[in-house]
Amino acid sequence: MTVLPVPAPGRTPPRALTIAGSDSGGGAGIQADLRTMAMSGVHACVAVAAVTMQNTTGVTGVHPVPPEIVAGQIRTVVQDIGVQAAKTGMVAEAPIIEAIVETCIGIGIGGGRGSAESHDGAPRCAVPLVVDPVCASMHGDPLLKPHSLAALRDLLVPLADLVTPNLDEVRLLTGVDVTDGATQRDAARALVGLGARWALVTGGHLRAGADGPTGESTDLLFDGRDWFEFSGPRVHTGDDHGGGDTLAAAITCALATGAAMPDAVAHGKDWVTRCLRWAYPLGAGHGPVSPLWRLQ
Ligand SMILES: Nc1ncnc2c1ncn2[C@@H]1O[C@H](COP(=O)(O)OP(=O)(O)O)[C@@H](O)[C@H]1O
Ligand SMILES: Cc1ncc(COP(=O)(O)O)c(N)n1
Repeated sequence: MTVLPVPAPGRTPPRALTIAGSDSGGGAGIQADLRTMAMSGVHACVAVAAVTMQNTTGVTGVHPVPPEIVAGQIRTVVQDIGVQAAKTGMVAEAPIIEAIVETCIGIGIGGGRGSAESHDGAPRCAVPLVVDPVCASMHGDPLLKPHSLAALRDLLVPLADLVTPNLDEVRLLTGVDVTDGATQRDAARALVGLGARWALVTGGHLRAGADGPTGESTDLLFDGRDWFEFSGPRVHTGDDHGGGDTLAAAITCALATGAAMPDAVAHGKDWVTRCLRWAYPLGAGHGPVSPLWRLQ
């Protein structure tokens, strides 16, 4: 499933919703999600949770959107357009997280470990929710207010059908410092323990040498029972802005087409590896990963 099927002319494509922050530099956040969703043949709906003043060197300002406006965006598009999958990225602060969670529960998005079965044992048909628990930019600038981590961990992660933290986010959410394959497993167990249905612990930032001799970057997927590993060649680039968003967005697209979680993650891993190879320099800082390879 390297690429998803392109919808026939005039046919309505699968729809996905991104609930995230705007990156004025166009590298990460909603802009990265929209690029990947469009290049995947998926119609993207948007709930803007925050506006950032950001370029390739860092974030100089954050303006959270009022929680009722975030909730209103979600409700408005779901009621009319309907979505087959959703993701969250930067959600800025606890009141926004609370509004997102309340709204998603009300309209059947997500479900976490509670989504496998309904109370009578029948499979549930909630819209799958991918939670990318964004806490800071790659430059170290905060994107989540410090006292809001508990809301992210205790309210949003338990609603996630998949949570996709990088290693810094894993440390903040679980206290596990991932340095090798064993601690990557500890982290995945801890994330599932928080209530996420599936946890993907990305290995992109594992220290050199911890990847083994092949120089691969390996992500680990766990659902509390089965383990799946996804490896891709390590790409040597400093232009990796938006990598986490792009991975989560590509997985969301695959879920919107009805893929099972392990297949959706395999697709996302392959997609982001290609986007890393096509990353380009921009500005004075870190350029973005790029799905423009899809235009070849
Ligand atoms: N240099 C790299 N080469 C290959 N894959 C990478 C590299 N850096 C990150 N990745 C992969 O990209 C995806 C996103 O990485 P992650 O560290 O979660 O990004 P972010 O820090 O933007 O959240 C993961 O699948 C990870 O394994
Ligand atoms: C609005 C927004 N959302 C997410 C990120 C994380 O992306 P990165 O880790 O590449 O900085 C970001 N910088 N800005």
